[in-house]
Amino acid sequence: MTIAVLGAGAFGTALAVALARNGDAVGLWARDAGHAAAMQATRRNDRRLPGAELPQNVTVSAEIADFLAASTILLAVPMQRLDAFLHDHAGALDGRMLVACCKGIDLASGRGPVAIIAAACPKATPAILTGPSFAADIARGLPTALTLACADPRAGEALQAELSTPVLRLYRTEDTAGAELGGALKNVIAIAAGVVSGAGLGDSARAALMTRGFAEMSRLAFALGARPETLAGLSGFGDLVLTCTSAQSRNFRFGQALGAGEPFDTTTTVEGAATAEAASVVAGRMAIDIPITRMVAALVGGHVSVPQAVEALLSRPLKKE
Ligand SMILES: NC(=O)C1=CN([C@@H]2O[C@H](COP(=O)(O)OP(=O)(O)OC[C@H]3O[C@@H](n4cnc5c(N)ncnc54)[C@H](OP(=O)(O)O)[C@@H]3O)[C@@H](O)[C@H]2O)C=CC1
Ligand SMILES: O=C(CO)COP(=O)(O)O
Repeated sequence: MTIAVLGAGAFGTALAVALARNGDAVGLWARDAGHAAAMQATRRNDRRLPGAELPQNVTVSAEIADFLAASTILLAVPMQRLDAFLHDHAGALDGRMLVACCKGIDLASGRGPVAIIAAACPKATPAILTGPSFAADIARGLPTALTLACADPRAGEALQAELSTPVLRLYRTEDTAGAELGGALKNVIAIAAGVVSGAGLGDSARAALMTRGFAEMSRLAFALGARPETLAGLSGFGDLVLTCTSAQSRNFRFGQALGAGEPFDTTTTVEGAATAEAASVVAGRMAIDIPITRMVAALVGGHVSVPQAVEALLSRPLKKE
């Protein structure tokens, strides 16, 4: 086995399916032994990715020890769980090629996935796989392009070759900060775009929101060392467009429910919610203005109503674009 995917949510499962179609033997770790056994037996993940069939060369287990022969390990656990997960398993994971497949900023530390990996597993080679893709599309074998970011160029080239498939095209960069910040911050703007949609403010308002959202994503990301071309690429602009315009996105749907004053299933993974708060703290320390993100954090925290948030954004001083 050369590849293991740790985390059998929608995305981890979809990646395991796609990589197995390349002919590789792929390991898929689920934290719940009963869930792992059911997937191994039924060749399906009805809990997280209904409708996708696991190829025979995917082995599912709840024992990380079963996958330690893998040379490349994909980490597909939610962002706010990554730090604890790595600390629990650092003995097994340090020194390996670890590819984060999550999007967000850790609320406790203000770090992105690559820095979280580097701190927990200092001998590992960290990378991140991110960009515009819905798990269901990847599992169906629809064409998809993602960004693979790794600071070590040789490791990045090897990962690009190993993790690309005929329909899953990876573009390479060494700019890990740009890749992870684009993926993290676009989820926040997608919540805001959902609010605009749910509150019935119109498509013109959504286009304005996405554009000003991209401006503030870029402002914060550049201050944190990201490169402009990465923000303009798949992991930034590309994923912003996808997530702000599709009802397949959980962040967008969560925002729609907020905007319409409707309930939303609290067990759904909505990475932008915690990241709005984490990004607001980071930007506040650096005196960087990210008004949409701060408003999303205030809305999610229940500190403002939707009409108050809209009024606050519309009454900001007029300025140069
Ligand atoms: N879904 C998508 O289309 C895409 C998702 N992503 C990113 O992938 C990451 C994972 O999302 P996704 O797979 O969709 O999430 P899901 O909601 O589908 O699944 C979450 C997964 O995380 C597991 N999990 C929850 N808590 C812990 C924990 N404490 N330790 C270890 N595992 C835990 C869950 O296990 P259990 O089932 O037992 O609860 C489940 O396997 C996110 O950062 C997301 O932004 C990126 C691109 C596309
Ligand atoms: O990151 C994604 C698309 O690239 C998935 O979006 P959601 O997490 O909002 O569903």
